[in-house]
Amino acid sequence: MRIGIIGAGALGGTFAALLVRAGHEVEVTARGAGLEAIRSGGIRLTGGYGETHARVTASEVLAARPGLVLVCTKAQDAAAAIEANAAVVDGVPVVVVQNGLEGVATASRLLPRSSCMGLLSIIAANYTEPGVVRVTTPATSYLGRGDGPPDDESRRTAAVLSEAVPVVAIGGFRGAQWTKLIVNMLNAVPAIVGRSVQDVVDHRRLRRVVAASMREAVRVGLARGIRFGSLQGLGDRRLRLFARLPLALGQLLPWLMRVRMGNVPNLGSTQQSLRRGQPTEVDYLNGAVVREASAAGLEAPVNAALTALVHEVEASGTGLPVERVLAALSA
Ligand SMILES: NC(=O)C1=CN([C@@H]2O[C@H](COP(=O)(O)OP(=O)(O)OC[C@H]3O[C@@H](n4cnc5c(N)ncnc54)[C@H](OP(=O)(O)O)[C@@H]3O)[C@@H](O)[C@H]2O)C=CC1
Ligand SMILES: CC(C)(CO)C(=O)C(=O)O
Repeated sequence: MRIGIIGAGALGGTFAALLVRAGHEVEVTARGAGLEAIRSGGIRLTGGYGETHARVTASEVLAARPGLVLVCTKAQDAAAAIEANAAVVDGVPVVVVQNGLEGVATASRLLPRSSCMGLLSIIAANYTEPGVVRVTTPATSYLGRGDGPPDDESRRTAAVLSEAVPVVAIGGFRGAQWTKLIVNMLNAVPAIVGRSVQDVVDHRRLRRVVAASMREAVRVGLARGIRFGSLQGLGDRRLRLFARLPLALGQLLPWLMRVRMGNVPNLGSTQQSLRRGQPTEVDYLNGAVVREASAAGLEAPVNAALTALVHEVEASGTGLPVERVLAALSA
């Protein structure tokens, strides 16, 4: 199949390379140094899915109408990237590969003739230099939309993508987006202190901060009436139990996620943006928890503080000392 990938960074590059390896015809969009590197040297993928070097057509906007589109930008770039490609893409089925809660709604609004789905990925991919991606944790991805059971198009699309990388179609996608939001509470602290996710979770006091942000996010989700979807064995029952546990026990949750991630250091997607001097997605992750809390008439002080600290690092370009984070969170 001809597949268009908008945003060939960490996950876009991973999907592009693996789809080419599976025999699909792939065109990607990129810009600046990334575009130059992919045009001249293709995409080099290393790590959890083996080594592969994919030659793909690359330009700033898709030139040919594909049979399927993956939108793989960060959340804050999605609207502009979709708009730039709308003339070619509107009417084509779209899969938005994105963290946060808004990806599918944004694509559906901007591409009224397309059938839009979302994909939640637990793959950890590090975009180490233009055109080069290293997968530090391979994992299943979950595809769907809305609240109901998986529809036929989601199943067909998951089957196509599974030729390259494991993807399952799931029901209750909106609840699963919330579960992924809880997993993404792993992103902020590593980004603030400039360490890997594994290092942060191994640090007793930082792990407590991560656990506190997760517990706060779960409580906000429950206040919003969310039924958490199941991802990698983490679902509604376990998260409800976690929301009631004291933090001393709740620290088990980030610890279990860290064990699943393995030992190859993963920076997380938020820190990767910072290292490239780019704005982060934090307003769509911890910031989303703060907005959802406010909609429920609550406050989310842990997530508000982490959002502010990530913005501080964005502005200064320098990570903060661990003590500063602990002081800001009174941890
Ligand atoms: N990386 C990971 O391990 C994981 C990421 N995710 C999620 O997947 C999504 C993608 O993340 P990730 O792959 O890390 O992001 P990256 O920042 O690595 O890649 C996004 C790419 O999109 C490009 N881009 C941005 N705007 C445009 C535009 N207008 N036109 C063309 N290209 C554009 C960027 O180019 P440029 O560099 O020039 O800005 C970049 O190459 C995010 O929502 C993230 O949270 C989910 C699970 C794991
Ligand atoms: C799963 C995880 C934490 C992988 O790094 C991720 O979603 C991200 O980095 O944004």
